[in-house]
Formats: sequence, C-alpha cells, structure tokens
Amino acid sequence: MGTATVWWRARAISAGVGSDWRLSEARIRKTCISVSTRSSCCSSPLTLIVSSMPYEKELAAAKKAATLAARLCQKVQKALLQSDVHSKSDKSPVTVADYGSQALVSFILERELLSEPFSIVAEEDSGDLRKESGQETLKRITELVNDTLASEGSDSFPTLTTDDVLAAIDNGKSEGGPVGQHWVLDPIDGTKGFVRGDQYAIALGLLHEGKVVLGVLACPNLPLASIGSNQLHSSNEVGCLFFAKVGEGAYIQALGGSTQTKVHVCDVDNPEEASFFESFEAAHSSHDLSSSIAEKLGVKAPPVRIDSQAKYGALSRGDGAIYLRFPHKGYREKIWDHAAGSIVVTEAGGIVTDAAGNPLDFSKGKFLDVVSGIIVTNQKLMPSLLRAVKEALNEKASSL
Ligand SMILES: Nc1ncnc2c1ncn2[C@@H]1O[C@H](COP(=O)(O)O)[C@@H](OP(=O)(O)O)[C@H]1O
Ligand SMILES: [Mg+2]
Ligand SMILES: [Mg+2]
Ligand SMILES: [Mg+2]
Repeated sequence: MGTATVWWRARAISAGVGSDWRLSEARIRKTCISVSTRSSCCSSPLTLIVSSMPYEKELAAAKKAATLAARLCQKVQKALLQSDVHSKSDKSPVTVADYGSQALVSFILERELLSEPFSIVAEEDSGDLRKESGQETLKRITELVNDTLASEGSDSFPTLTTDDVLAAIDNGKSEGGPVGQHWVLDPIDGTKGFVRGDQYAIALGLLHEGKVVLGVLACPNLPLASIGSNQLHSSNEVGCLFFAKVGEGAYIQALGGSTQTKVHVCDVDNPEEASFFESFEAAHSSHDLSSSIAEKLGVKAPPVRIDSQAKYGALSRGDGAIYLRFPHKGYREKIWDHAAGSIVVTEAGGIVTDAAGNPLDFSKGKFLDVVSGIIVTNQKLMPSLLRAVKEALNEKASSL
C-alpha cells in the first residue's frame, strides 16, 4: 500500500467508516469514493490521487529488496562452495543464497512498509536451519545477510542475529488466498541454474484480492542486450531488473541502475519467425511436447533453454515470442514461480494462460491449478498457439 492508501485510510477513518487497519484496500477505496460523491469535504481531487499513485511505495520497496537480494546471490554464486548447497526433503536443491535472499527481502519489505499489514507467501522455510545440523549454515546465512546490508551504505541497518534471520525467513509462511494483500516471493527461482552458474531470478510479486498487482524480477545474469537472436551484442553487460504495476506497463532497468525503459512483447504474427523459450531442465518441462507444438506451429528456430522466470523477462522485451512450460504428470505449479513473471509479461502486452487458455488463478493459496501446462505469447500468436497445443496434447493422450 502506498501513500494513496494511507490517505484513503485517513479519509475512511475521518468519514467514520472505521479504523480497522485490516480493512481491505479495495473496500476502503470503494468507501472513500462513495463518501466523496456524497460529501462536499471530500471532493474532486480524490479520483486523481486514486488513479495515479497506488502501489508506488510498494514498488520502491520491492525493487530495493530484490536488488539487495540479487547482490547477496551474486556474491554466493561467484564463490559457490559445495557446502553451501543442500537438499530439501523433496530432493530439490537449496543454497545459503536462497535462504539469505528470502531473509533479506522479508527484512527490507517489513522495514520499508512499516505499519502495513504484512503477509508473505515464500518458497523457503527455516525448518532445516533450526536443526543441530543446520547451525553452521545458519551462521553463514546470517553473515551473508549482514554483509549485504552493510554494503548498502545509505541506511544504518542493525546487525541481525541468527534468530532475526530465522524470523525473517519464517515471515514467508503465509498461505495466500483470495482476501487482502500477500507478497509472493521466490528468493531464487532457478536454483539449479544458479548452482550451475547460469540464469536465475529473484521474483517478488504482490497479490491484492487474489490478483497480481505488482511484480519485480531481478535477473543478475541476464544480458542487458537481447538474447535468443543472432544480432551482434553491443554490450556484454549483465543484470536486469524488470518491474510492472497493474495498468501501468512493464519496465526494465539495469540491476543497480536507475534509467528505466518501457518494454513490449514482440509483435511477430508469423510463427515461422517466432522463437520459443523453455526450461533448461527437461525434468521441469517436457521438451518433447514443446518440440511437437513448435513443429505444428511451423516455428523454425531451435528452443532457447534458460532457467527461471528470466524467461518471462526476456519475453517481455521481445527476445522471443513464446514460452512453453509442460511439467510432467503429477507436478503442481506454485504461485511464486509465476506471479512476478506473469504481470511483467501481461503489462508488456503479452498473454499468460494454462494449456486450455484459462488465465492463471493466483487466489487459491500456494498452488496454481493449471490444466496441463502454462503457455505465454503475444496477442496475435495466441489463437494458433492454443490450437497447436490442443492438437499436440490430444496426440500425446491417444499415444498413451
Ligand atoms: N518436476 C518439476 N516440474 C516442474 N517444475 C519443477 C519441478 N521441480 C521443480 N520445479 C520448479 O521449477 C522451477 C524452476 O523453473 P525453470 O525450469 O523454469 O528454471 C523451480 O523453482 P526453484 O528453482 O525456485 O525451486 C521449481 O519450483
Ligand atoms: Mg522457483
Ligand atoms: Mg526458488
Ligand atoms: Mg526451490
């Protein structure tokens, strides 16, 4: 909630609507608008303020949090030690940087958005770090978080204790859902890519009444110049920060930079000229199925395989036209793997749906209940992509 919300709240309270800080923003907004039409003390400027300022403060806090978390991750990726990589109970990898990033983002959001009701749905939890065997790792994470905060310079941050770090990680225990506001955090999306030295992203979204209203994607290893094409790169610089607020477009700036540029998905309408992204990891998405879809569409270019929601970022600036994700049977998608990426792409003019063409529903808690897979492209290609996906899925079903 930004300045505008505080103002709406103040209006709601002074108009006798109530002083419950847990009133949803939408309710307060509605109430204030109706008060303004009835009461002379609360007249015309309201509409202007409402339309121009929502989520400003949240976006600034989210960009700061993701940028700092990216700095922590970069430090770890440079000097990744085998002892920094652990296995979770589902056998997926987690590193000191996943935990450190989650603790940092949680700490910064709470500090920057002081009095706001605060809920984060995040991937990691502190369970393993609270065990005897996790103590050394916890110390290392705490050092990393404190070093990163110290390198920020401008603010005087307190030195966090191991207990502070555990508490910050566990702020991410919220279940989400259709009511109120929830931050959605993937502290490192693409941990396998991170460990390999490849692409990864810090992905932070904000849900309001079950809809994504803001997203920030920090992609420390993504080139600032376009990828996935043959064009000669004018610069080898890496590190992109994508961000979007609902209704206001999507932007990119260099990670740590300040000049922002609006991004748009590409406007290719001939599938023969389109290229597509998919997971680097074949275990995360069926490469066979996407190759059959691409063939049906007439896509000529080979797949661009990269880890993480960097795919959404790259697509939002037109590096490629399509993103195909078809997890193997039984896998349930999580909201933190798509919240930030999907708003960046939709605000850049793209469409994100499941394989049946339904919009993604972020209001159901931690999981996304999608039909068969997730597909992303521009408005022009979506109808033919949906037809190709349907055909390929039918063929696959009849071959089983
Ligand atoms: N079997 C599986 N099928 C599909 N996705 C999976 C998977 N196992 C893990 N993932 C998810 O795939 C994400 C990475 O996506 P990508 O393949 O695009 O890089 C992982 O995010 P984390 O790395 O945050 O755990 C994880 O949530
Ligand atoms: Mg992830
Ligand atoms: Mg992750
Ligand atoms: Mg993970």
